[in-house]
Amino acid sequence: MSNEKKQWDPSQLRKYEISLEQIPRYDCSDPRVDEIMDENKPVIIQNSNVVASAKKWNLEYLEKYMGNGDYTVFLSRNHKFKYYDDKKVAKINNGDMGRNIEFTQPTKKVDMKLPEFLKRLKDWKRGDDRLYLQQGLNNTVGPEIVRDFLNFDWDFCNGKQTKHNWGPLTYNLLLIAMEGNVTPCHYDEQQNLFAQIHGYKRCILFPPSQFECLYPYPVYHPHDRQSMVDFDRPDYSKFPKFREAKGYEAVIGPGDVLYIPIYWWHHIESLMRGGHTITVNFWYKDGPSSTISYPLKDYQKVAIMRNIEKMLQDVLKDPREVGPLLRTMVLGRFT
Ligand SMILES: CC1(C)c2ccccc2-c2ccc(C[C@@H](CC(=O)O)C(=O)C(=O)O)cc21
Ligand SMILES: [Zn+2]
Repeated sequence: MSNEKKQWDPSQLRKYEISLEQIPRYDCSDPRVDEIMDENKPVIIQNSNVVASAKKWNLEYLEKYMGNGDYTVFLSRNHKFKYYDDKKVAKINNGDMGRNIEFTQPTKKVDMKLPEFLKRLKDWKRGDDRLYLQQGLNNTVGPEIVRDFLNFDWDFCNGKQTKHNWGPLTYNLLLIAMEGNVTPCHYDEQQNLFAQIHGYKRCILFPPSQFECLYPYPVYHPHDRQSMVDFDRPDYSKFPKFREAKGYEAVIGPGDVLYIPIYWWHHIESLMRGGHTITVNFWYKDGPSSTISYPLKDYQKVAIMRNIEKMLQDVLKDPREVGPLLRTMVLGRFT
């Protein structure tokens, strides 16, 4: 860092036994940004105005203008906020797949007014549930917030969408996390412009080709798309290839936009002792792949594996039969 005040300290990062390289950072006007995005690789885009209109979003402003609607807040007994798919939980509970999977939800989803969320954030003490507000930006927020949202630099985002042949924007999530919150390693099936507004987040990313090192849950599981490896205490006997995982990391701050390419794994943590963080993400569907070119890309192989798992689950019904059939099919035959 140059002589400007260091905004964060390495002691605020959680310690993992993972080999990590730095994610490159370039100014938004630098042509290398689009070159890297064209390769479906992550890059930090600096000094853009994507969310400049939200620079004034401090907690007081949000409390004043976010209206008195209900917001979606996740509660967790520990620092990890593991995503789960409600629909798949329902399938398990109504016995769609036999009664042989029990699933304990790692977080609780509650509706909360913003003032209550902010009060619990301020009064939080060790032992309390941690909170993570995650709310789609839509018209339930107050008119000032809608105005700030409309004043995002949409030309920049639409420019990226067009240049990189993405599909439609599906979602903007407003995220307000407590310091120290962790979203464990997972991948999404969307392109993501991850715009940091307040506070610092450490992001660890892995390419889709590291599928073998990150051991995703089965597709039918509520934790579909999440890694089964607990980064805090990796079980190397169950997940031996995790030792070989090679990741990319960066700490992003206000004004930084991180491009998280579709199917790339990402673990995201709000720095410890860094105060709350505010992020808005922009999720885009992937574009229509014009022509299939060979050899296939690593993320296309992930999509193929997902389809095979879904098809097997549909025909076998009992998820306990999927593994044995796949082992029977490959072990000793495709050496
Ligand atoms: C953890 C949480 C609140 C959650 C709980 C239950 C269901 C869904 C989700 C969900 C989805 C997205 C994020 C934002 C981000 C991670 C981060 O910034 O923490 C990320 O992964 C992305 O932008 O793709 C965070 C969450
Ligand atoms: Zn994600």
